[in-house]
Amino acid sequence: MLRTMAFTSSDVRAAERPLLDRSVPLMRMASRALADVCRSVVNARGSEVERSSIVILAGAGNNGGDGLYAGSLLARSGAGVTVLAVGTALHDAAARSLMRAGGRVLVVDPRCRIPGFDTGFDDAELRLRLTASADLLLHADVVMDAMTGIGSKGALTGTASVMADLLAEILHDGRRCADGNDDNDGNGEGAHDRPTVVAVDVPSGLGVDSGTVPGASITADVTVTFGALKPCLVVPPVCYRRGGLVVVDLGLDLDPGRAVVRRMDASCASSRLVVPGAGDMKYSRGVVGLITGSQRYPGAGVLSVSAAARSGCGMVRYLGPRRAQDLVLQAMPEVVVGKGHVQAWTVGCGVDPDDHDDDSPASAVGALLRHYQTDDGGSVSTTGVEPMPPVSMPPVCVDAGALDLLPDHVLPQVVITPHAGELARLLTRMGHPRTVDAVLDDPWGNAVLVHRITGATVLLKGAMTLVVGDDGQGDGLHPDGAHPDGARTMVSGAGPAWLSTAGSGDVLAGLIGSLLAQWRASRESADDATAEERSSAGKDRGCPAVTEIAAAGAYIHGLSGRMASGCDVCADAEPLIMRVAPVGGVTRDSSTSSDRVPWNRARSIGHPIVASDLIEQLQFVLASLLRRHEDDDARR
Ligand SMILES: NC(=O)C1=CN([C@@H]2O[C@H](COP(=O)(O)OP(=O)(O)OC[C@H]3O[C@@H](n4cnc5c(N)ncnc54)[C@H](O)[C@@H]3O)[C@@H](O)[C@H]2O)[C@@H](O)CC1
Ligand SMILES: Nc1ncnc2c1ncn2[C@@H]1O[C@H](COP(=O)(O)OP(=O)(O)O)[C@@H](O)[C@H]1O
Ligand SMILES: [K+]
Repeated sequence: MLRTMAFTSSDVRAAERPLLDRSVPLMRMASRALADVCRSVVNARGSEVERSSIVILAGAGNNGGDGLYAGSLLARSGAGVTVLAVGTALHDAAARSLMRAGGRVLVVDPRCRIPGFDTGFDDAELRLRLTASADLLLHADVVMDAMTGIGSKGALTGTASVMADLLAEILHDGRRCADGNDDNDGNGEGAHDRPTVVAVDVPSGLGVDSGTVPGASITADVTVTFGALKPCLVVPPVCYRRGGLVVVDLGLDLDPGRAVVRRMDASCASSRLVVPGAGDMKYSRGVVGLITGSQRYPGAGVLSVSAAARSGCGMVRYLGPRRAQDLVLQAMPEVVVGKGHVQAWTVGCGVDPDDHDDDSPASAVGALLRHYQTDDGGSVSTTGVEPMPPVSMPPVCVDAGALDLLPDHVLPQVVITPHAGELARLLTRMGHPRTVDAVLDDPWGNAVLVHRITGATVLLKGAMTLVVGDDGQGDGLHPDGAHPDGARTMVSGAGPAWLSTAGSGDVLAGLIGSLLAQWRASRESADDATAEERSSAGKDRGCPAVTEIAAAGAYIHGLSGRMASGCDVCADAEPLIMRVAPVGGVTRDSSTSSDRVPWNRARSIGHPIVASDLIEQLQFVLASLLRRHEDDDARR
């Protein structure tokens, strides 16, 4: 759970409460783990703690307290520790502990009130202190960001905001003077000419529960978070600013059912793969139908079909236009051209939505999607098409050109796969005007909005791909509480930036259609209850499985990109789990080898790929995930 599930600040606070009531020293525990990370970071920079310089940006709250106690431990280990007090006070006991250990304090906020310190200084003195701060930051080995944590309110203000800007400038210039190149990974050659930034709990100045960046904020190389992941650490754009992740297990009792976001990982993706048995035949393994490609873009047909065929289904049916059919058959002679029963669809890749000819792919897609149209209450609309029981409609992955043909409200087994530009266009068409930048500023909020107004499962593509779907529980999971229907959010950031290449989205859409078909087929054969019975029991109203399968598709796609490009720099890497007891040492999860810890991670930049390369890798990625089934069998 600590590796994958993110909880809102209020849930984390509520879970801390019973421990604090029992006087469990959470802050001291958190700071021990934090100090341990800082020591490792110093060592990874090729230095020793005794010779290191640690600068702590400390706010007035408990986040500052964590930093000060960690600073106290580091000072006791011989590090030179300086605290820049950026708030109106310092955590009293922690500040005293730091000073007893030999740490120094420089007050940078004139409003700061700390007994024994000169405050209320004038602007000239403030400028001097800011210059001194800049010098300290520039020459530090580690800058610990302990300004604000889960108590953060909006964009940073006052001295905290000035410090965030100052640090950003120093990091930028430090990189430039290091080797003349931008080096953003915090570990590569030349990166050590600038400090390593370790964020305490969350990088300061960010929307903790929304993942947005309201203003001045910190970008970290490593974030050490306490008790549990917070939404901002896994949701874009903030997740691109938190660096490597460490989760410190404080023994909080959190209910997994209240997690607002879940990271897709190998174990979850593997659990969504279907292994055929002796009794299976091609139809029971899942048939996926594709209406993709066009006279103009036949390649999108080839890519989506090839990806679907390579992703484990029993059969692929292709219903694209003539020119694309020939190319599809050339690439994949296994494909069956023409209509027939399917357990899932993929539609829209390379389809021109403005091609209104009767036999155009757009007309076929439009007609198909009308079967999924519902009123807001979830009943299938009967206007113009034969009604079908909602539950018997096969899932459909709606990509690219088909997004323009999406009805206003649809069943939850409709998975739409827009990138930010397509999501902005969809929202604008639906009466919620958005620019692409507005979507990129708040991808999660906008994906939730589209899910809420359309009912569709929304997969928003990006370096960190978000999937928002109906969880069928009615829990209202997004922190703004704006969607009473209940939504489940999953994220996958397994792929490198090389993945953003023409046709990559077509591969993803074909892959998701194939996974959906396999799930649907396995369910049809496995369940003894009839579809109608399940529907009336309400179990199928939400489609948690559809959300997970779509996210598994994004994960498999990402891993294929990683294997094809040889690049392992991606938006999301497995967090390191640290355990810390009320008394005693800090232990690291033994399953994380020392070369995989966030500050040691070897980075391979890899090389460019084309979308077809992803298709070749699919079988190897699936093989590695399926091996987990064998391991599970062996354990049983
Ligand atoms: N509650 C607990 O038991 C534990 C809390 N811990 C730490 O406590 C933190 C939460 O502490 P707090 O509730 O005191 O809150 P924070 O320390 O996160 O933030 C409150 C402080 O930040 C200032 N602040 C808030 N928004 C600001 C803004 N936009 N610009 C400038 N200053 C701003 C406030 O004036 C206040 O001084 C966690 O993030 C974690 O680091 C850990 O020690 C683990 C245990
Ligand atoms: N910076 C990035 N890092 C990792 N993956 C990315 C990045 N940018 C885009 N992607 C992924 O690349 C794919 C691009 O898909 P899409 O935009 O639909 O391309 P196309 O329309 O050309 O097929 C998506 O899966 C997306 O998540
Ligand atoms: K912080």
